[in-house]
Amino acid sequence: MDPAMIEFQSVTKQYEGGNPAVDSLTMSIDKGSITVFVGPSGCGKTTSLRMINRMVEPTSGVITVDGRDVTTVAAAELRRSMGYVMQSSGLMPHRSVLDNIATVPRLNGVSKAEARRRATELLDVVGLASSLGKRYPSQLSGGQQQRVGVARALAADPPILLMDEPFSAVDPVVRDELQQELLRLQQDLAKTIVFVTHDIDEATILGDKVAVFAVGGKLAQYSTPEEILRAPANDFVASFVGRDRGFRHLGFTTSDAVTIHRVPTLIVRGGQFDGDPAAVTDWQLVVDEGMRPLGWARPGTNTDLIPGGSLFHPGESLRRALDSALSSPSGQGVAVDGEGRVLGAIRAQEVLEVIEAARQVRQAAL
Ligand SMILES: Nc1ncnc2c1ncn2[C@@H]1O[C@H](COP(=O)(O)OP(=O)(O)OP(=O)(O)O)[C@@H](O)[C@H]1O
Repeated sequence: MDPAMIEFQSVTKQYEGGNPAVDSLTMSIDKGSITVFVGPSGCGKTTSLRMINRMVEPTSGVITVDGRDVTTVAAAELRRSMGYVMQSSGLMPHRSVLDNIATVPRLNGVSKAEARRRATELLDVVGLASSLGKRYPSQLSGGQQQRVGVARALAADPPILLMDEPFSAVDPVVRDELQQELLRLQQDLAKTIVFVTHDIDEATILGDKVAVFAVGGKLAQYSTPEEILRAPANDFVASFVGRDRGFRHLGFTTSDAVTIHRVPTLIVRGGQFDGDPAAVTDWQLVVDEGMRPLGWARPGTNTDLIPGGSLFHPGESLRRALDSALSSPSGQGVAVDGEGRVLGAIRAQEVLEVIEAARQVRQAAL
């Protein structure tokens, strides 16, 4: 286990005239991990996050970062040493995207040219075209703005990233993309990330560990997402985790036992089908010349391309496998390799059989 990066020791925060927003919080956050604070509105998640970089000062208790009591570090210095991403990207409207990303390196004394060069690299890291660097924030979509927010937080290469509901203002599709992107980035960067959300689904997708807060600023459970879904510590956690928890648990079950079958394909070359789609008697996967999926052709019909469902990458969870199969018009999920080339198809019925087998193994173990 990695050593603790951030520790809360009996930390309480009481705003003037109110009940405790955070009540005797004791927890330690592992280095290089994603820890998610989740809970209903007003339960102290943001307050807890902001006490890490001293945007909020605790009423009592101690917070250490890398073994140092945060109160011994000047607040401005501490804030600059941690990336911070919030819900509204918080970008400065009158500065270009590149200059927004370069803000903290510039404050740290990095030359303008060097800071911009690094900012351009970071656009690529967060999946944005470098041509967007010259734009102003209002000329970007919500999802793009959040990506810029992440790039800006990464600009000074801080070991810690604090993220306060960074993806909650974007639509579900973009949100899913941003979550996957964050997980991909984290594989390379291995930052210590503290992430606030009120969405248990997001928490279980992203968190190595999840801290469930209850109203009154009390920590109700702190564990792996799998454990929280499988064994909620009390009624509050069980009701917060909700009725879909059996389904969410599939997100932690391996899909290795799901067979990938050969799938009939129709190749499109130069805008033309290679073969006669009307002559086929089974669903055909339409692919480009590089064997990347384009959609499905229904048996016995002409060339209408029916959009496919979500793609499945071997090694992903049963939840992803099931989604891929169920979201596909043919009932077959398309499995692709790292370059997006078709490996074959997985069948909904077989994924369900694997789910049932895994359920029986779990039941037998109880
Ligand atoms: N600056 C403040 N002054 C007074 N009370 C505050 C202040 N900030 C937060 N609170 C109160 O502290 C409690 C915890 O707020 P906090 O924002 O930390 O919760 P949260 O779990 O992040 O909520 P949300 O999901 O709605 O953002 C709430 O009751 C809130 O009203």
